[in-house]
Amino acid sequence: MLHIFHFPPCLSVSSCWSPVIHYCVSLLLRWLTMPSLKYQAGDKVMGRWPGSSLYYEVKVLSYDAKSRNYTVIYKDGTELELKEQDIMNVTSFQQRSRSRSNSRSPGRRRSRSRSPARTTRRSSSRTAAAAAAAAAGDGTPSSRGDKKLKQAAEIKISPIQQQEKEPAENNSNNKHEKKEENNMASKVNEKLSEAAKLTVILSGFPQADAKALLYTLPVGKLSEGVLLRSGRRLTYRTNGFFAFVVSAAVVAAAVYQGADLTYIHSHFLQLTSASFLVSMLLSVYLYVRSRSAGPDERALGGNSGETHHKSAMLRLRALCCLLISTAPAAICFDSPGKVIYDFFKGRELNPRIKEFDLKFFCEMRPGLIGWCLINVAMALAEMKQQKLDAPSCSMILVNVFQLVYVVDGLWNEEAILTTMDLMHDGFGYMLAFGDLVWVPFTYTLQANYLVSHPNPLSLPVLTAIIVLKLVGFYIFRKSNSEKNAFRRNPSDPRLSHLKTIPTATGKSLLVSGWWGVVRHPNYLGDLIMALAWSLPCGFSHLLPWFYIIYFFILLVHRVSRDMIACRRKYGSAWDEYCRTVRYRIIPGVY
Ligand SMILES: NC(=O)C1=CN([C@@H]2O[C@H](COP(=O)(O)OP(=O)(O)OC[C@H]3O[C@@H](n4cnc5c(N)ncnc54)[C@H](OP(=O)(O)O)[C@@H]3O)[C@@H](O)[C@H]2O)C=CC1
Ligand SMILES: CC(C)CCC[C@@H](C)[C@H]1CC=C2C3=C(CC[C@@]21C)[C@@]1(C)CC[C@H](O)C(C)(C)[C@@H]1CC3
Repeated sequence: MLHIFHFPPCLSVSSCWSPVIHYCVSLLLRWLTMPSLKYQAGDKVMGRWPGSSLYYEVKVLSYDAKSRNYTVIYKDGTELELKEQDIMNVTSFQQRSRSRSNSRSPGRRRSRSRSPARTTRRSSSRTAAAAAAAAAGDGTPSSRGDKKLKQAAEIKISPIQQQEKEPAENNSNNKHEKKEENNMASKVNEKLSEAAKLTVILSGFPQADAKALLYTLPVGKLSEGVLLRSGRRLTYRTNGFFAFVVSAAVVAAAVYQGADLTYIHSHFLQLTSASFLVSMLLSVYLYVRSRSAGPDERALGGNSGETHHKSAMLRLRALCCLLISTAPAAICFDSPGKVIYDFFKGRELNPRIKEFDLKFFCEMRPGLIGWCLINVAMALAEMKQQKLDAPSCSMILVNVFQLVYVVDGLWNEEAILTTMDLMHDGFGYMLAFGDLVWVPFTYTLQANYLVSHPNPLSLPVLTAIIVLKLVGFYIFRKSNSEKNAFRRNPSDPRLSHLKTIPTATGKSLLVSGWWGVVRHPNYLGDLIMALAWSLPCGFSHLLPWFYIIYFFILLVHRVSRDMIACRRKYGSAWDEYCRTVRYRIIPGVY
């Protein structure tokens, strides 16, 4: 790098000084570009427990510049990786706790005694102990001792309410043990949601109903999302099916009035470009507003390089001030982050305009409903182009299969609240583009293809394709519902026969049932369905097979992303799950 520094003749120096100057400049450059570590190995700090708002005393072990994570260790040896934003030094933590409790009204103070922060220290060793207990298992969930289960349950109970009664004694019966765990987990959940509600009340967030568009009409259930890092839960108006029915009625009325839907087929590229523009504008808006989002509102990904860049920039700013000694230099630099990466990935986890949740809305409504609308338009275009009185069998299959998929998604809209996109991903260009452009305009490629490429099907082939679709749909729906029901209520009596692995976070992992067959049974079902969507188009062109190829790549990538996230979240309990359930998507193969 040093060769870029050429000294002008007026500053030329004798050759004996040159190495010294080069050395000094290289030191200076290194100082400017090295990431500044806020915490050093050996520091005692307060670390936020992943997925919660609880802080525990931990010791910093190391810093990984690549992932920008600190590895920290609890008092009894449990290690976790934390982001800088999830770490606080002990003094500022105490000051913050003090100033919070001082600024509260007496009524609030009383409530606060139930809040997590009060007992973080006391419970830190318990958390670690529970993690260690989970780690020390022999690999068979059913053989786990009651003590371990108790410890796992205590993790969340103790910080919330110190006086919580000990769970009743378990007997060694496996079924009973499972139920006991479920009950405890349910207590944990109850306490967590109590704490979350409390946090919502304390922090003054309005719980008012949503108001705008169909999504915000007070029709349909109000569902609670998962517990956020900020300690609160958001509510969502899950009336997707209602929105679908109303939209379908509007389209039907428009067609009845003479609207020509085949316009969609003949202006496909123009419509795609228009949607692309909308997704771009939306992403710019999302990025701009995300700059002012607080740390708790940001996704854990999508904030790349902030620490690194900020510290380098701060040093540069300091250097400028030092050299030029002018005030403007002190304010002219700001942390750029990796703008493109953050713009792409999305920084804000749940961007909302009042109660209107942009990510939830975009993921479930325009793309999915638009997908069906375009498919219907393609069926009409096929009839027009092929001069048919009714759509072909292949077109009907593709339309019905995908309609079932969309309607199922909207009917079970609540289940999306426990998917990766809603729980962990920021809302940025990738999802905005995916929801508004990718889904409606590429997921309809099979129907689009059939408009000008008829593919007649024999009865046995038709039957086989329908059976395949039903099998895929059954696996997809059952496995998604099983996980969703378990995450919402671990003590659901319908799930009491399932084995689980307790984790240090208080949540358990299903290890039998669908989630004991492969680690992503829902992906397996989804892939089988994707196959059934492409088969009606035959094998003469790659275009109708585009979806399944892309989808397989997407899911393999999601598997690895989820592995990393779950490994970080659940530590050794996740390793144990992976040892017990060896295959990811396809049993015995992958
Ligand atoms: N058609 C399309 O284009 C797409 C469809 N999909 C579909 O969307 C659905 C959701 O997918 P996605 O969000 O990627 O993944 P999942 O719904 O599988 O969610 C993964 C999460 O489930 C939880 N989990 C994992 N293993 C277990 C277990 N053994 N027991 C309990 N919980 C577990 C973990 O979260 P935690 O423990 O924190 O709860 C994990 O992060 C799938 O059916 C998928 O096929 C997805 C992408 C694209
Ligand atoms: C642009 C990129 C190449 C990829 C973008 C990915 C997105 C298109 C998908 C990410 C997760 C999705 C889900 C569905 C649609 C596709 C996207 C947005 C989903 C809403 C489809 C209907 C299902 O029933 C579902 C389970 C609700 C799906 C959830 C995930």
